[in-house]
Amino acid sequence: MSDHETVPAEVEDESEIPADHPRYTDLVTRHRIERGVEKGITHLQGMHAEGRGSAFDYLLGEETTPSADDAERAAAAHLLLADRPVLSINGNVAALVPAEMVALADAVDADLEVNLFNRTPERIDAIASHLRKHGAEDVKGIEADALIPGLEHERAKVDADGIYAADVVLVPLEDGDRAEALEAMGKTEIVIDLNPLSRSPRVADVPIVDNIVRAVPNITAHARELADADEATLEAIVTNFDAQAALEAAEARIRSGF
Ligand SMILES: Nc1ncnc2c1ncn2[C@@H]1O[C@H](COP(=O)(O)OP(=O)(O)OP(=O)(O)O)[C@@H](O)[C@H]1O
Ligand SMILES: CC(C)(COP(=O)(O)O)[C@@H](O)C(=O)O
Ligand code: BAL
Repeated sequence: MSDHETVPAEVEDESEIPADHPRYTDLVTRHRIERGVEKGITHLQGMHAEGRGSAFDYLLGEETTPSADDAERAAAAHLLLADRPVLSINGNVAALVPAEMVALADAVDADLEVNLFNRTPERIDAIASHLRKHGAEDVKGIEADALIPGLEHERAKVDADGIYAADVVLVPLEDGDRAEALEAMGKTEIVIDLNPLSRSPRVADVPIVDNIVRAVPNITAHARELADADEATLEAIVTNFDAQAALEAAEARIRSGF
């Protein structure tokens, strides 16, 4: 297994989750969030956020829809075209997909930056070391020597040579005001959020309405497939992607779930 492949279940102590359970993904997700809280990586509020997401995933049918896969492909194209791509990591993301985020950063030559709403030095350190355990070399977000304009809370704190200078930012599972502030800075924003009504996906250039445990490996798979594509091919994928249509398709899917 290369450094950056997904850590096998037994390493993440998930072997006791029945792999044939009809809601296996949801059980793994809950388990990782609980362990994240135990390790001081995930904030307790992360459990509420996970619960909100889980409800939407149920309605989506707990699978990657065709429109979400199109968004994941567009995200891969944006990240491959970027000069300074950065993947933002909060406590939920660190608990759910640490190895997968490292693999994606590898595949698109992006930086990883820890960025927290409930910021403490202890959680920043715990998340950085958790990412290194899963293969990360350089982890940004510790310096926090720049501020995103227009935000009055801790999530404004970013690295000057990280998110602040990025042209493309992957922002999973986040609050809409930070997503709005990054958009106001003119950055290309990719948001992963199971709730298409959340503010974050509605301001994103690429809204991915999917569970992050599926979305991140899917973006990586698309990036690896597009690794040798020429710029014109990548630009065509980006241009042909319709963010509004992606949101409408997700809302229609959720309505059909009732
Ligand atoms: N495993 C997951 N995969 C994808 N999205 C998730 C997952 N778990 C939670 N979410 C979503 O992440 C978001 C995190 O909540 P957060 O409070 O940061 O913003 P919000 O509730 O979307 O509100 P707003 O973005 O409008 O401020 C929720 O919308 C939730 O549906
Ligand atoms: C809990 C979280 C999803 C993440 O919080 P943090 O890890 O502190 O960035 C937060 O954005 C929220 O919805 O309340
Ligand atoms: N994520 C912190 C509060 C919110 O915007 O939902």
